[in-house]
Amino acid sequence: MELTVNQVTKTYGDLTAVNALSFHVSQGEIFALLGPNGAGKSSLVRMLTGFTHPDDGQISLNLAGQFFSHIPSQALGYLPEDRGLYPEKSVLKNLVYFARLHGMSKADAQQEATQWLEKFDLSDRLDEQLKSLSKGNQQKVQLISAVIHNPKWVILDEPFSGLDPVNQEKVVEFLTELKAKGMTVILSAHQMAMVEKLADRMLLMNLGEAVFYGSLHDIRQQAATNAVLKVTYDTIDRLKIQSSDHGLTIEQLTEESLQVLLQPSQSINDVLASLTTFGNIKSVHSQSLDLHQLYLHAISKHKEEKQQRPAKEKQYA
Ligand SMILES: Nc1ncnc2c1ncn2[C@@H]1O[C@H](COP(=O)(O)OP(=O)(O)OP(=O)(O)O)[C@@H](O)[C@H]1O
Repeated sequence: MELTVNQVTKTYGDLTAVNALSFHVSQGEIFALLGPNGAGKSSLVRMLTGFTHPDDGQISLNLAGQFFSHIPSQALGYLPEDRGLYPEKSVLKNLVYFARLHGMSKADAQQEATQWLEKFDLSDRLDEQLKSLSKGNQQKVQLISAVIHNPKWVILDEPFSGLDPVNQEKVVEFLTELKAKGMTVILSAHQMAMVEKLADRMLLMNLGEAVFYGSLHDIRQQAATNAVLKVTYDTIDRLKIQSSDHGLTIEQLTEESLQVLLQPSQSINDVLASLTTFGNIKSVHSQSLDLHQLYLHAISKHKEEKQQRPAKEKQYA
């Protein structure tokens, strides 16, 4: 069972929100959709759920030998961007209502709801009106409502939004549990530290295009920069840095320290040889870029590349 997105494009009038995008999601994985505001994530998700359709390209899902052009509602649990529970109803009634919409019996729905609420430390709140819960606790009820019917596929738009660090960790546990139950999870999120912990693979989008795609390991390989060297000196010969053709990408230059971005293709010995010409080195410390840093570098590089392309692509002007 695999979801394949092949050269999918979505336009709104003159604007291309998703531009010839291709990727796949394998059964049982946690797949993260990343990207800045306006990157096209929600437009993509709306096509995956069948709410809208591609203008070009194909989406194909193989469910037990049957092929679909989106994830069919009977196999899907969906936490949309605009949440839709009933604030006046009790926590339990909300959950039972959503479960019954997906065809569960009342007894099964109550049992499933009670189990999930226990996991989220909300057992003692089930008869309270939803609106009396804190925002974070309401968010947990929202998450339960998306998966209470045990769907095979789950799409969660911003599951961490509005949650404090403790509750973000609870959501990490929740998602890990969904995976253990055999569900395939697609989530869109802006919290890179959470994504780094959770996602088996990810797709970073910018301006409707794929910027990087794969596991964190794959992405480190694809990245133009994947580590940073922090170097301290007695004193730096700045003139030497400015005048020599060292080929290094230097940032955060001070009187006594600098940082160099390392590219996978660069030999560390060559880099160190260049660095020794700038002064007497006191210490060198190397650090892999985390997902947050990889994301920032990749987006800024993609923006530069996009600006340098021919002006025929005016869709984001
Ligand atoms: N229904 C629509 N009609 C016209 N333009 C739209 C529509 N929906 C989205 N867009 C535009 O398409 C582009 C992609 O938007 P989209 O909501 O898919 O991005 P996103 O990555 O989900 O952003 P965010 O992280 O802010 O939710 C944006 O420029 C947006 O203004």
